[in-house]
Formats: sequence, C-alpha cells, structure tokens
Amino acid sequence: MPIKAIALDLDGTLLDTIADLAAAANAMRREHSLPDLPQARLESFVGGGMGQLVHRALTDDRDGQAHPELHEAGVASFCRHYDRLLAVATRPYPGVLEGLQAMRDMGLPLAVITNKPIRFTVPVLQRTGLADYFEIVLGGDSLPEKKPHPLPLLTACAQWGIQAAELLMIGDSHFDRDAADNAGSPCLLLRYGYDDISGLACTGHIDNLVEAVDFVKNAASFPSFGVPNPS
Ligand SMILES: O=C(O)COP(=O)(O)O
Ligand SMILES: [Mg+2]
Repeated sequence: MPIKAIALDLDGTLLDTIADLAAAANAMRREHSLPDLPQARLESFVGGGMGQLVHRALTDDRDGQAHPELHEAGVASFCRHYDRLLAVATRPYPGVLEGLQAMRDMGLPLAVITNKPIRFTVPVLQRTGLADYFEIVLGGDSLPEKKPHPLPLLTACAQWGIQAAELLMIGDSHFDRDAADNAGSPCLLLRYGYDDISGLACTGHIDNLVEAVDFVKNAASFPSFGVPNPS
C-alpha cells in the first residue's frame, strides 16, 4: 500500500523538548516545596500528555496520582512556567529538517499528532521554524480522545480522504505505536526518543527522519503493520 500522507509525533520525534519540559516540571515542584528531579527521570514521564506528566512529576512515580486539588494547582503552575520556557533549549533533532523537506518534495501532506496540549504545540512549532511544514496540527486536547486512541489519526485521514493504511505514523513511544495499531496505520519508531521502544513491534525502527523517507519510497515492499519488526 503506498503512503499518501505522514503524521509525526512532536516530543521526542520532531523536537528535543526535554530540557524545557524538565525545567517547567521542576519549577512546578519547587512551588510545592519539592526538590528537583533529574532530567532523565522526568524524561521517562513524558508521552501521555501534560495531565499525566504533572501527576507523575508531583508524585515521582510513573503510576502516581496526585490529589485532585494538588493536580489542578500543579497543572496551572506547569502551564505558567512552560509558557515562558517552551523554546529555550528545544531544538529539532538532527535530520528533522532534511526529512521534512524530502517528504514535502515528494508531495506528501504532513500532520503533527501530539499528546502535548495545543496551547504549547503551536508556539513551539512556530518558534523552532517547523510550523509551515504541516497542514494539520492536532494537540492532545484538540479532540475528545488522544493517542493511544486512533481518533487523531482517523481525523487526519478523513480530512485528507485517505485510508488509515495509507497514513504513516512516525513517533517515539508506545502511545504512537498503539494509536497507529488501533487506527490500522503503519508506524515507524525513532530510537532517539523518550520511550524505550527497543522491544516494541512496529513497522520499523529508524535512527532519524531521513531514514523514514527511504521507507516511504519502498513502502510497498515492507511487511504489513503488526508483523514484528525483525531488526
Ligand atoms: O506531551 C506529551 O506527553 C507527549 O507529547 P508527544 O505526543 O508529542 O510525544
Ligand atoms: Mg513523543
């Protein structure tokens, strides 16, 4: 099945956002008289959207649930800090600009499908120079459901009038793989992102976005999605 459009994840895929996310999360913790957490610890908390990040950052526990009032105050604090910090150290990963340009040169329409709230997604794309590449930008709160639910991918497919199997999802986490799986789309996972995806079956594991372009060119010869990647 040829690929007719591409959906890309944001944090850990297009942009290395962790330093600024960690700075905002630690600023929030300090307001609650909690000590800073190491960036690597906070990195393992990213992927499920801001609400989950705030729960995890406040409790220092991947499965932690902060008290609702504490969580509400934490979200307000995180937003205040991340609004001002979101483009301090955030940069596109190596290969992102080349990869996006090659995809555009192939005439493929591109979407950002992220669990990051849309209030951060649009400014961070603008301030890193990526905004103009994308026809569709869906944040974690743009629709009633976010990844791993298939709704964002299916919404992009409907807008473009294509089948889910013709949309390639590129991400860095099990949220991306599961959203693609639930939609019926192929999925490539980047090894450099924030989730440990080494054992996660997907259409293919890649080291940078330029490698994804080769996949698109050869898509017809790749095994169908759901077959564990042999590499
Ligand atoms: O905001 C998050 O937790 C993750 O965002 P992402 O979906 O772009 O990785
Ligand atoms: Mg991600």
